[in-house]
Amino acid sequence: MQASLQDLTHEWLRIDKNPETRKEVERLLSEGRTDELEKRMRSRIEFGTAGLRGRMEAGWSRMNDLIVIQASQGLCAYVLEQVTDAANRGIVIGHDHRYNSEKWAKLTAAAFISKGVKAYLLKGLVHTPLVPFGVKKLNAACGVMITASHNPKQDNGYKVYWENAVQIICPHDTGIAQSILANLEPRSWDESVVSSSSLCLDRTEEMKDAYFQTLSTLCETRSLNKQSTISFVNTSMHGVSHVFVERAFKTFDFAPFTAVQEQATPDPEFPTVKFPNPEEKGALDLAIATANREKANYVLAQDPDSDRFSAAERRPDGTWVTFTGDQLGTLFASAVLAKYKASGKPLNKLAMVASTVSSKMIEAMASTEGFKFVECLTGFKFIGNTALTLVQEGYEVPFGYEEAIGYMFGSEIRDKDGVAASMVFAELVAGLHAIGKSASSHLQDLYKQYGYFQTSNSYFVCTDPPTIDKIFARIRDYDGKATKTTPSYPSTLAGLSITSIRDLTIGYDSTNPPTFKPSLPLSSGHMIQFRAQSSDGKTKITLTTRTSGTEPKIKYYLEGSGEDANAVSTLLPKVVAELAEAWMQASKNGLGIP
Ligand SMILES: O=P([O-])(O)O[C@H]1O[C@H](COP(=O)(O)O)[C@@H](O)[C@H](O)[C@H]1O
Ligand SMILES: [Mg+2]
Repeated sequence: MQASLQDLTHEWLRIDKNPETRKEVERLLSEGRTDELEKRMRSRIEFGTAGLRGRMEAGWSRMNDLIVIQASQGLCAYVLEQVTDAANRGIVIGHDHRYNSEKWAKLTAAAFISKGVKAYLLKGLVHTPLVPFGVKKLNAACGVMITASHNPKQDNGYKVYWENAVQIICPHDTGIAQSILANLEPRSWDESVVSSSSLCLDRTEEMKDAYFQTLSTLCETRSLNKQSTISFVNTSMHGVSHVFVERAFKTFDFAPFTAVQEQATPDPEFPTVKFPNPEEKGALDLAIATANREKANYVLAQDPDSDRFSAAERRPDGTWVTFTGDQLGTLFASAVLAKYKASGKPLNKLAMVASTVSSKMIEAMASTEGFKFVECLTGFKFIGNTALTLVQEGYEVPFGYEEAIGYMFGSEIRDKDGVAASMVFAELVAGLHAIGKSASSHLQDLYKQYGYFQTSNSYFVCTDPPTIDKIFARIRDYDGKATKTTPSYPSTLAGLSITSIRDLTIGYDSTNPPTFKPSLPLSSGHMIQFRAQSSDGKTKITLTTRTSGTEPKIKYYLEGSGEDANAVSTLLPKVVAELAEAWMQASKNGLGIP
């Protein structure tokens, strides 16, 4: 039976000890704001693409002290039950600069300490990759990073790493969720225990030194870097990366970059950007203005917790091109491939991983060159775990990426790393310029070699889950002829015929009769991929649309390929227009368009 809103709210007030969140709930109650209470109290926040993530406010579906304490208690109990020698191996905890981040890192540590588990609490602000790095280095039982990455300033989050130093996936996410429900009564609200308990250990400086030591193994052309006259501007988007990238530049023997001063200091208000996400339109404006002033060649950017990376290049005419996540992925893949080839190792032992919503160019590269390419569901948790599986099968996996500007290098961190990506990119362009090329011109060469691929990814904002469900239900029954067992999707798109459909929500793949079962696992939200082609078969597109697991968005990922780059470029906007108006009915459904 469903609990009443009154019960859900009373239970909150029974156990919440934070005066501010209590006050919020009391106010909503006294003002009779039932709708708002329903939104906040009805469902419990769940593990999404990247752990728990949501708005910082009172409620079971939000991020607050109580949710962090309960999540930590559940995680702790689960880890003690599942992981050998967990109490002694301990947990690694890090946090970014957002409001509440430090407090929640301490509350997480307190929950583990109260059960006799060691807590390696990283001191000060750290970038997300340092947590998985620490879990591996210290052979910890698990890790937690308190961050909401690039989300708006009102949000925060809780990312969980398993003993394999990769973000949790099934069955551990559901196991932890159950364990949370079995450990709801808060044990400790006192975060000061982190300064008094002998179970709370500080190995921060040692971990940072070891991290930079590992990073330096990615450095290939130290003497060339030293002489390079290429100049960089770097922005940390008000996040934590500035000091890490500064040290990384020294590690790679590059001359210092010019920082975007207004964005270099960690600031939870993110005052100069609408969204602190280097992917968003306009996010690099200030960096490009700085680069124009400095006459710099490239702009480098990390997202606030510094696991994502973006870059822009100054064209000879002074205008700027910002690379897409897929273009950077292609550039990195080619650099990693070149290094691997130079090592003389057999190409059939090389593997790379990308999410299924990323460009298929890396797949084309793999089939031309003879290395293995594997795709997986969206989210670095899947990329990291897929890489580990491939390693067990005997492959080397020196690179993995996703279009959402996430890149993983080497074998020590099975997660994306914006600092490592910045350095591999800087070294790549230093090398290219030394032979009279640039990142853009190199990309053109790669298109000639492997085929032309162009992406056009974006999203629709929708804060009403029932509307999202309605939109996807309509796409699954586009002509009203669907039956209980057979969906009926659109058959054309922008004049192209749809050739295959893979729906990872209901588990349908048109290319796999007679079971029509997809080879990838089901996705937790909505996710449908369409492939379509022109009547002459010369231009092809792949369009995936899915619900975000971190933000209230319906995302889409569109890629066109073919010999005629112009035909591809003119086709993509038409597809986007039909997707928006006919499929999503964006105006009718009140969807926000960036
Ligand atoms: O936000 P980050 O940088 O931690 O990144 C996280 O969220 C991204 C967006 O996920 P979604 O499309 O479900 O919103 C994922 O691509 C990424 O793998 C995940 O680690
Ligand atoms: Mg991030």
